[in-house]
Amino acid sequence: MAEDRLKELRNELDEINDELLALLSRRADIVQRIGQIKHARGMLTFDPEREKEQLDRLVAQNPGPFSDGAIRHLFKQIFQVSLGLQEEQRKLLVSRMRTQVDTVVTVKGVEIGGGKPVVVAGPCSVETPEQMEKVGAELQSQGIVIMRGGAFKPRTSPYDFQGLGEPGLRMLKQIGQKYGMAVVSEIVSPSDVEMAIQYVDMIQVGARNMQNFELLKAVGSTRVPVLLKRGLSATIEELIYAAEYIASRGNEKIVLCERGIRTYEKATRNTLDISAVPILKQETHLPVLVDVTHSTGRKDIMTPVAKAALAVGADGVMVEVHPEPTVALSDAKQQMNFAEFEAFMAALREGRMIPEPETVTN
Ligand SMILES: O=C(O)C(=O)C[C@]1(C(=O)O)C=C[C@@H](O)C=C1
Repeated sequence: MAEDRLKELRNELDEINDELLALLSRRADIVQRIGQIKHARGMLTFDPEREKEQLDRLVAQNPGPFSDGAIRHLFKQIFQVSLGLQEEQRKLLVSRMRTQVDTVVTVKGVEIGGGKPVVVAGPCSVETPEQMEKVGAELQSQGIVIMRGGAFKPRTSPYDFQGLGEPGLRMLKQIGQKYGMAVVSEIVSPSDVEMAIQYVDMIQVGARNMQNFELLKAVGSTRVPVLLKRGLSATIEELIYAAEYIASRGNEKIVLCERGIRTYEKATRNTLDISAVPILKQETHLPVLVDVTHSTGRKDIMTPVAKAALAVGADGVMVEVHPEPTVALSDAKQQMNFAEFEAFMAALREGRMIPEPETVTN
């Protein structure tokens, strides 16, 4: 007898569950419709006042036996998953859902993402006019059209070389102009952005600053191309949201850069997340570069790693080159010397991974 009663009650619960499920689905449908209106009006989805209003109303008519606290808890869970639904509906500006057309970012006449892979090369840091002169001539001889060079260096130790700052950017620009190359350099502070764009053709937001949201907003407010590096411990989703910060300020000239992430592996400086390249290409319409220097930290595997990056669809690779790496003020171990760089370029050209040299039009 008791067994039958238990069965009956359970059947009753099943029916109620079915009804609750149907009601929750109906509710979710309405939540999505509200979401669409909010997105169209540029409103925030989270509305704490509206949530409070609903909770107060529910608690006021709570017949028990659930406590008011339990009712609040249950409904807060419903609000939270409802918000999740609304967020899923949001089509990010950088999302592939927005367009099937690949974004091509033009940096002083050089296209990134247009189907011709680029090699962005240059020293870790801008050090002296002599060093930059040598680098400029070497890069030009190798057909490089975008040169990198750091003037603001976010270093692990405050006692390490911090970069030359504005004079370094000036030097970079002069050499870029002399050798017909576009130049890219990292900026670390929002207050330096205005100054920097007088010198650089592309601003780099470095790995350590990928979630420096004020910096992202500042570069997003310019119309200068941005090279956005993935943070050391950032997920792909976080990188995409960082790009969205820039795009949401009106600057969609964004190039993403996979530069390796922190894992337990010690054989390389970072672990190159090669799968991030096709995922980013699939999830966003932005071009993607791979920094083979920082991801590996090893010159002996840079060529195969660069080939792998290009093979999985990267729009180019970044490498560090220095006339005399052993005396470089930063990253002495991982920068290539000229002979190594020439061998690297020859290997990529032989494998038809990059096009034959072209010079930039000033
Ligand atoms: O009423 C709204 O504005 C909604 O978006 C719906 C809803 C809800 O699920 O009740 C969802 C998220 C908001 O934080 C507030 C309420």
